[in-house]
Amino acid sequence: MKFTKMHGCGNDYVYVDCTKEVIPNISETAIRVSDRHFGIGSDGLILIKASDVADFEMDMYNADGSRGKMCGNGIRCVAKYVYDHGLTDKTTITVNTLSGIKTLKLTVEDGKVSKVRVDMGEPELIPAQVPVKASVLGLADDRREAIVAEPLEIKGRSYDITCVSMGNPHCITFIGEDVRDFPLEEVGPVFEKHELFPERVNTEFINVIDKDHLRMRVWERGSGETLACGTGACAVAVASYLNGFTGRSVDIELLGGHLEVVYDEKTNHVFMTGPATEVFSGEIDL
Ligand SMILES: N[C@H](CCC[C@H](N)C(=O)O)C(=O)O
Repeated sequence: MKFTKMHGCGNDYVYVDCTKEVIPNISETAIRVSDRHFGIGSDGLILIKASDVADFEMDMYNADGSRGKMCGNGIRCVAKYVYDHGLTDKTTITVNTLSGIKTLKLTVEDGKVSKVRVDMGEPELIPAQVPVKASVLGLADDRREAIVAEPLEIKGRSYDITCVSMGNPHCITFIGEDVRDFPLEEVGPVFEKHELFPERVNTEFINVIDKDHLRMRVWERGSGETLACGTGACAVAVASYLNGFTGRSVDIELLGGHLEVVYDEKTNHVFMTGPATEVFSGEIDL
């Protein structure tokens, strides 16, 4: 199998051009290639496919083989791949995902994509649509209001959580201590598998630096800690605005880099701008 290794702010995936390759047993292949000792090493596997409803299709799998419905860092790299490798010469493209069709604007420097702005669409706040089982928090399961700053006890500590879907489920909590010192590997898995989240959850731990800047670490569903999470950064920007901690435009500092996110008032869409990097290409016998 021919592949290309790419990352968005250090959130790295193995990309396969499925307009040319066919992948057997995709979930097992995702597990195999993601292994950082016995495989290529990545946060997961992303297939780039032709589409009859958009310019291209992105099909994304986490490192544990579970299928993701959307990937913000991944879709920026898909855009870079298709332009840099000559599959398109358009600088505005559409990519179909399991969470709908996304529109991307490419910044080209010296003939290659350096930055991508993604229209991530509208956040979903109705608990049952995230999905979140609100009754676990003592709220009505058919609640339609967003879950914002509700207390949840994890390993003896109470966290105020806000729940947002960007096509995939996110639980956001703002904490006082520096997230870079936070025991993420102990606490992340407890959130991920909590009964509150029937489809598991991606969890973001946030410091508010000021009204325009946030610092973030993330424990991803199906991949563990990653250096960045694009859908997570978008969910965080919405959560931070809903909690009154920031305005609608924020710079988010992640372990692997920065993402600019705007939660647009007029369209209620979230726009994310960030880099996309190609590291190397290779071939692996499956
Ligand atoms: N782990 C996520 C998919 C990858 C999201 C993340 N890497 C991003 O950049 O959005 C999920 O299962 O919902």
